[in-house]
Amino acid sequence: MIQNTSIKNRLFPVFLKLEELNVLLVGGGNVGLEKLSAMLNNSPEAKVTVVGTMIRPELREYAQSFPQVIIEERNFEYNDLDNRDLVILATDNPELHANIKRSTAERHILCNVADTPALCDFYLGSIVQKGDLKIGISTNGKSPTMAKRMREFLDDIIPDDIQQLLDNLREIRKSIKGDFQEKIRVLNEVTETMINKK
Ligand SMILES: C[C@@]1(CC(=O)O)C2=NC(=C\c3[nH]c(c(CCC(=O)O)c3CC(=O)O)Cc3[nH]c(c(CC(=O)O)c3CCC(=O)O)/C=C3\N/C(=C\2)[C@@H](CCC(=O)O)[C@]3(C)CC(=O)O)/[C@H]1CCC(=O)O
Ligand SMILES: NC(=O)c1ccc[n+]([C@@H]2O[C@H](COP(=O)([O-])OP(=O)(O)OC[C@H]3O[C@@H](n4cnc5c(N)ncnc54)[C@H](O)[C@@H]3O)[C@@H](O)[C@H]2O)c1
Repeated sequence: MIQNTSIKNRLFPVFLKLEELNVLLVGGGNVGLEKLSAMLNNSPEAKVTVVGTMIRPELREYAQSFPQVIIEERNFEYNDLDNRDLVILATDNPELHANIKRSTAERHILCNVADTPALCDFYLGSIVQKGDLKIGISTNGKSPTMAKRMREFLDDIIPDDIQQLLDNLREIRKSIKGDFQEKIRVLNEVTETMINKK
């Protein structure tokens, strides 16, 4: 059996197709805008409804480029949770967050409470994007600032023309004749020199 007792960061990373999901963001302030842009920078067609007693003009302006985003300037209501797949809470009311979290848990809706690890079912990560290549970074919640710095570091060292390489590999992959094992052998061979062996 695989020994995994030494695994420190036990979060399981996935890459979601947000445009296939129905997302609710509660809170239309600075943190709300941060979480909204985190989603839309990655998934510009994400179906997000923002509910906030007050919606900051900056958020409204930003959302204008994303016609599928719905903004409702009013108090949160529990039926806002109907038919949601994901919920992100970003208000300035911790008590409201705790209450909504209880409700999402009962309804099996995944919930992120911005900046409150104890209430989160999942964390947002720092994201490096170069064409089709996307790298998600987690510090296990230890230091979002370190995650941001890692993103900047990786963004710097990964060449901008990495997309060309991915496109070429895709072509090679399509052109290889033979069974699956043969495909793996050829693809490993052509990519071997990418890694500087120690
Ligand atoms: C990655 C990123 C994604 C995103 O949000 O898009 C993200 N936070 C980002 C930035 C950031 N957030 C904060 C600062 C101020 C400096 C600082 O406190 O360090 C900065 C830095 C900055 O803005 O420069 C404040 C903060 N954040 C959390 C706490 C509570 C705590 O730590 O206990 C507090 C203290 C609040 C307070 O003081 O009251 C918690 C979480 N923040 C997470 C994600 C999750 C863990 C990710 C991981 O594993 O690292 C987690 C657990 C839950 C979640 O929110 O999903 C994004 C970087 C995007 C980028 O630029 O690449
Ligand atoms: N701004 C930051 O970078 C930062 C950093 C660390 C911690 N925080 C904390 O995070 C929280 C949010 O910060 P912010 O700057 O986004 O605040 P903000 O005042 O800009 O936004 C809070 C939002 O929550 C909404 N809201 C409150 N009650 C609501 C309800 N019942 N229904 C619907 N919406 C409701 C408000 O209308 C507003 O849109 C604060 O508690 C703040 O102390 C913020």
